[in-house]
Amino acid sequence: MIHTLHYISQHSTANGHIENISQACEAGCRWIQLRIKQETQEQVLPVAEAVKKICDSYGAALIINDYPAIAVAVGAAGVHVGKNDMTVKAARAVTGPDMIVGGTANTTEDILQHVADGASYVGVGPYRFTSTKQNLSPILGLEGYQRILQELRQQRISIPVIAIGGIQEEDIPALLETGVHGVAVSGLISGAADKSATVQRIYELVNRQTIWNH
Ligand SMILES: Cc1ncc(COP(=O)(O)OP(=O)(O)O)c(N)n1
Ligand SMILES: Cc1nc(C(=O)O)sc1CCOP(=O)(O)O
Ligand SMILES: [Mg+2]
Repeated sequence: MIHTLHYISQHSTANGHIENISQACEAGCRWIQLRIKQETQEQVLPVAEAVKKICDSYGAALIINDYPAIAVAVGAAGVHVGKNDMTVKAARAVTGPDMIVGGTANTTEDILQHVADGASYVGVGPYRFTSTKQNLSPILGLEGYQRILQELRQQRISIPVIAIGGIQEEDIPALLETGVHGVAVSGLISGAADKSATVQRIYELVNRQTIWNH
C-alpha cells in the first residue's frame, strides 16, 4: 500500500539526513524517502543503513532516492527514480518484482511510460516552484493535476499519483480533490517549528480526503 504522506529528507550533510529522518519519524511520518543529492553512491550507503534502522524502529517504510542497488542492499521498501537516473524498468530489473519502485513524471505521457515499465506509484510535479530541487520541470499548478488526472481516468489508468513540489498545508485539500493519492513534502516538515503538530495536521488532511474519495 502506497502511503498518502511521503516525507523527503533534506540536509547538507550525511549526519544531518540521519538527524532529519529521526526527527520526521519522531514527529509521526511513516513513509520516508532518503534523498541525498550531494554525495556519491558509496557515501550514501552507510547513511541508508543507519536510516533503515531508525525507520524500522518506528515502523516506517524507507524509500531510497536514485539508487536501487542501495535499496536492495539495506532491505528498504523501495526506490524512487527520475528522468536523469534510469527508467523504472531498469530500476525494477535491480529490485525484482516485489519492491516498491516510484518514478518521477511531469506529463501524462511520462506516467503511461512508468505504468508500462512496472511503477508502483508516480511522483508528479512540481506543483509550484521550490528551491528544494534544482532543474525543475514545468510547473503544473492545480490545473496541471486536474488535466493529468482527468486524462488518466479517461484512459482507465489506475496508479497512485503523489503530488510534489512546494506543497503547503493549505494546498492539500484542493490537490486531493483532483484525484491524487497523496502528497510528498520536504520543506514543509523540515522547516516546521512544531514538526509533530504539522505532521498530524497533514495526516488529518490526507486521510480525511482519502475517506471521502473511497
Ligand atoms: C515522490 C517523489 N517524486 C518525485 C521525485 C523527484 O525525483 P527525481 O526527478 O529523480 O529528482 P531527485 O529527487 O532525484 O532530485 C522524488 N524524489 N520523489
Ligand atoms: C524532490 C522533488 N521533486 C520534485 C519534482 O517536481 O519532481 S519537486 C521536489 C522537491 C520537494 O520538496 P519541497 O516539498 O520542499 O518542495
Ligand atoms: Mg532522482
